Amino acid sequence: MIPAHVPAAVQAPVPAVEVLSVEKTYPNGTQALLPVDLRIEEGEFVTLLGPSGCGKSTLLKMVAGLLEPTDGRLHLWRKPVDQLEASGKKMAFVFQSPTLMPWASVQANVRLPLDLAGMPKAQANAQVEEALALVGLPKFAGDLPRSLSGGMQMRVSIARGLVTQPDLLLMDEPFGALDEITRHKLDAELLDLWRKKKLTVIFVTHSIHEAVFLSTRVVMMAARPGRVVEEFRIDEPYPRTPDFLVSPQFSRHAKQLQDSLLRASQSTEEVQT
Ligand SMILES: Nc1ncnc2c1ncn2[C@@H]1O[C@H](COP(=O)(O)OP(=O)(O)OP(=O)(O)O)[C@@H](O)[C@H]1O
Repeated sequence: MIPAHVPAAVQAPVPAVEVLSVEKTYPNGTQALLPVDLRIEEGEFVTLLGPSGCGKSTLLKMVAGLLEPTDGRLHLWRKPVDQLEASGKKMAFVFQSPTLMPWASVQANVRLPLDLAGMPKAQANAQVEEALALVGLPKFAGDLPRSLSGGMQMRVSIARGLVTQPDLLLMDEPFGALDEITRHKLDAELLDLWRKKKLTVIFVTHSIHEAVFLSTRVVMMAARPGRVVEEFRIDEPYPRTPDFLVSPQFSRHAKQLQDSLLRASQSTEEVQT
């Protein structure tokens, strides 16, 4: 307990996310996650990396409140996940596939979370316009999703995430299905958004390069059962330009992560045998 006379400025900051001994066993008996502890400060860009089946999506869905932990506690801005509203904060989840309504315009797709929240249409449309401008699609509001490329559809999905003006953005391999050039472009755009909107981001990927390029911190996980095995700070300045991708610092971080991923994969195999 911090004494009342200590000024607010020197009190510890409130963490955006606290994962406290959270574990998950699915009803079929699969032990997806051993107890995980993780603290994420406001404004961090944290990436979950690890071999297939190590529980990255399971952990992300529990942070989102889409899945119940078997044990442990999850706090967002010091409130239980289902009471996030009480802290005045908001979260959004972006899935790997854009999951757009094919019959509805881009504008209607992006407006969906606001319609569901009962926001008046004029106010909602203004927020949609702002979100589409943020992802570089202001001219496509009236188009149907099928007339857009895969990268543009993903931008629409991100706009739908941003339209509620979230503080916490959870992204489950959002660019995994895109070609490499589009992926690099969207990675760079995402970093711009993160900085401009002062977001806290948790990002799941299989890509070491994406993890180094984007993150302030990388959390390495291993599988069967899923667990956190190592953490790495990527202490490199932003903005991270394409030059960063070919710098010695980038290679050093990538090598560290590659070695760690190898260790994580080997420990997975050892547990299996
Ligand atoms: N609904 C479910 N019921 C039973 N087991 C599940 C369920 N969802 C996931 N699992 C299992 O839990 C473990 C963790 O899965 P999860 O999808 O979280 O891993 P992941 O690291 O995100 O994998 P990937 O990188 O392949 O997407 C895996 O063994 C998976 O088969």
